[in-house]
Amino acid sequence: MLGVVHKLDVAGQEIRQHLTNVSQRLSLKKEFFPIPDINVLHAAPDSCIYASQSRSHDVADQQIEAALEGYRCKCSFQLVPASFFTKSRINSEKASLHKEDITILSLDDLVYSVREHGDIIPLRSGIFSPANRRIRRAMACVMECLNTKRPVSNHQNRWEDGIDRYHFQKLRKNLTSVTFVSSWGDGMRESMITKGKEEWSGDCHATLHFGPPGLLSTPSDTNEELNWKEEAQRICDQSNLTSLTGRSRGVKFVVFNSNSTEFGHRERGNDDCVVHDDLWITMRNREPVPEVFSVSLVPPVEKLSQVNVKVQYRKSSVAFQHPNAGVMLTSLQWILNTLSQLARDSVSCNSEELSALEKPRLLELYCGCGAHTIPIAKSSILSQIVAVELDERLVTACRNNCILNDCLYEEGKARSETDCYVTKVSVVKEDAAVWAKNTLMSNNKQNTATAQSHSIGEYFTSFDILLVDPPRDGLDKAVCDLALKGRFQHIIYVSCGRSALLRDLDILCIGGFDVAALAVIDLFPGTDAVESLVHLRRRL
Ligand SMILES: C[S@@+](CC[C@H](N)C(=O)[O-])C[C@H]1O[C@@H](n2cnc3c(N)ncnc32)[C@H](O)[C@@H]1O
Repeated sequence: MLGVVHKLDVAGQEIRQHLTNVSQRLSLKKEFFPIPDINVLHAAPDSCIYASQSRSHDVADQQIEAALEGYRCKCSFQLVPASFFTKSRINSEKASLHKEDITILSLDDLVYSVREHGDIIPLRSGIFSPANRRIRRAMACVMECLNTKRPVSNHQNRWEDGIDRYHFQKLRKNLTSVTFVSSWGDGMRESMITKGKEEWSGDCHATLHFGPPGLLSTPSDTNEELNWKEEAQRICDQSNLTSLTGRSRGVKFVVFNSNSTEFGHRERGNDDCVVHDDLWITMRNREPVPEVFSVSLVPPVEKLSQVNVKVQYRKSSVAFQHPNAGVMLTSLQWILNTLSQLARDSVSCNSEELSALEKPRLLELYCGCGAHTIPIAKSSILSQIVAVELDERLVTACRNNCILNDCLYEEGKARSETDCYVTKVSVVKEDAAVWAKNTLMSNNKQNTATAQSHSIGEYFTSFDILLVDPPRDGLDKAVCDLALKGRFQHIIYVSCGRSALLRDLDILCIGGFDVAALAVIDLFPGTDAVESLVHLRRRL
């Protein structure tokens, strides 16, 4: 396991070394290519993520809360009977139950387990420390429910033998694994605070997966369905889950917490459960271009010298969301400040106050649910954003988030006075590579008037800045082509895949961009995953 500082140093040096090699190749062509220092950034602290402090008197809860190193907003576990781990074929210590667990578990009790190099590893005391606080709490409650048994009347403190003794028998049948997805923060939405239920705030959706023969032993057995739902409802409520879904091949049931409602927890446009988050951007100097101080999931203290802008997210629980809230906040702050600096530079170049429409225009590829898009729009740094995403569920979420935050571009709709504080966003469902090819083709033909789709045309081709946050495999070649041949003066590249980033930097730097700034963050502590942030500027 690598130490954080060492790991980030190694990652940064690897990128710098790579750029040095590229620079040497370019120097043969007498092109000047300075290499920037590496900025090692840290994930935002818990105070930016959790609004509530621990008020629990429960020792187990306090222990869970004390281990605040957790960060993951999505975790999946196999649910394996304890008896599996007592079999003689288990030879490694890691793949055995911890001795404290052996003393308290019955053979049929379920154990959270993870797969590691082909082995099934039980979680000690059922705790997965990388999970965030919301998920760790839910995990403990769900497991307590699943393993609760009925006492036998004639042996007060002993359990009956056999599967039948468990409270949640219907739900345990064929159960193989579970996935938890939570909000980035603990939410603390106002309605919940007024009800005095801190522990309910922040969404946590759980999905139980069932192996063959599935969730219902007889398909469309309404009685069995009712029994299942009744048990699921009790677990959902007792575990403070927002929703509990059961899934097996071709069958899906969802129950919502009795204290919340389905309303607001289903995505408009599809059937997915929704994860809510609120985020605040703190800025100063709103005119002509704001400077960003911080981003936080906790409401900031109001100060006269600052402007606080609130962003609301509704994210699909089954599609991509950044898995580490602290890293997401730090990256977002870096992106906002970099964009703000670029916009301010362009103001000083023009030495006049910029009107909204003269601010830089941004093309964002791989926008997801709008995690970056919406804060950029709401901080009014730019004049226009076009955001492209392939996954239908995320396109829907991004559009809905634009509507929720009043920043969706609507063709033919005149800008209102308040619009000068919000950049309008067009959300397009398209493969980034196809988008890039079409745009280049349309440019080559120089015939934008004959453009056949919304994705082509002069309106979409004259962007100043390109923001990309691709999957680990990096950019498609067509996207690199567009980056080089388009009119972009700047590229902001957010990367979670280092080797693909190095490959793409090769192409972009050789093709005419310098690296102006470089930052790295520990993406998943305890692994070698790093999030890299790169600002490329077109060489003069
Ligand atoms: C690393 S995620 C970043 C998402 C977003 N920026 C965020 O922070 O939530 C990469 C995104 O690219 C999308 N994606 C993957 N392949 C794509 C493609 N060929 N064209 C467009 N989007 C794609 C994925 O669906 C995912 O939302």
